[in-house]
Amino acid sequence: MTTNRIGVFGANGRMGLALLEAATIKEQTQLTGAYVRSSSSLLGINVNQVNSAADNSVSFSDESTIDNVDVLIDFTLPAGMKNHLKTAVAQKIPMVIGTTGLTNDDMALLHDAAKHIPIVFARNYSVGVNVLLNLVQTAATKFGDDLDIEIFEAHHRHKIDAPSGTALAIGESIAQAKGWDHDEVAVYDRSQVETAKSQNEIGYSVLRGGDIVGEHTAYFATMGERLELTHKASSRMTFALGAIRAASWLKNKPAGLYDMQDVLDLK
Ligand SMILES: NC(=O)C1=CN([C@@H]2O[C@H](COP(=O)(O)OP(=O)(O)OC[C@H]3O[C@@H](n4cnc5c(N)ncnc54)[C@H](OP(=O)(O)O)[C@@H]3O)[C@@H](O)[C@H]2O)C=CC1
Ligand SMILES: O=C(O)C1=N[C@H](C(=O)O)C[C@H](O)C1
Repeated sequence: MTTNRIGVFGANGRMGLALLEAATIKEQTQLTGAYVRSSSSLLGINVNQVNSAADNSVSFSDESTIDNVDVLIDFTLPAGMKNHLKTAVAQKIPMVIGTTGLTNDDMALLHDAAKHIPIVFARNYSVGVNVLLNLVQTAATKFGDDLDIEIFEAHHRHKIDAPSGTALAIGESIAQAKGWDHDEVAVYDRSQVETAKSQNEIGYSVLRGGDIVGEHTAYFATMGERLELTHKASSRMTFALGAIRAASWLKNKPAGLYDMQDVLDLK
């Protein structure tokens, strides 16, 4: 197996810094690019000075100077991801994307780009959440129709998008199993509603605080019993190592849009 050379966008972000470390420690993987914005004060600084576990032969560089990279990884914001996607397509470099908060239009861009390069897009790169996406389908279809389905998620105080990408992925997985259109059954706010809920809905609730890495619970509540399926991430390295695993899996794949369940053979 040849070494997979990894370039990381948003290399100074919370996930970016974890990815620099994950690409350094994972076997058969080499960190070759750590990209920050052209305005960043980190340009030219060794990555090791910011994360002591990252490869000390690599310095932060401008995101327009990509060289010696087999797979690019993006955990940034939607605006950054869209620019980075254009770069990857222009240079024909496969891409692993973890950025959340994408709109339907952003998703259409991903589908278009995937006609030209292989892309893994996942809203959560942990093994546990990807197993959970299957478990919720079983739960959603075994209780009958008298069932209330709610999803709760909790994240750190800095998180911008809500509900989290993972919560939405869980909801979409449930909707698929029930044969529902997710956009029609998703309920994000009950504060203005003065009627009781119906059984054909998926309710979302959100907590933001402190340093919570990421917690998700799917509730399946009926008369007399309730099933709660919970996943708790305790380290960003879980996501970063998952993304590096996806990058290794992706290296010689044909153009197309894949997800972490493809990588983990969970479909
Ligand atoms: N799929 C998964 O498993 C996971 C996904 N995520 C997602 O990853 C994303 C990043 O999370 P996190 O690391 O906590 O966020 P941070 O805010 O810590 O980092 C964001 C990074 O993106 C960069 N960035 C933002 N906008 C742009 C832009 N327009 N162009 C170029 N770079 C840009 C920032 O650069 P600068 O500092 O210069 O602003 C920064 O380096 C979020 O969408 C989050 O939901 C997070 C964890 C796991
Ligand atoms: O922003 C985060 O931190 C996370 N974002 C992802 C999401 O939106 O689901 C994944 C993980 O929960 C951490």
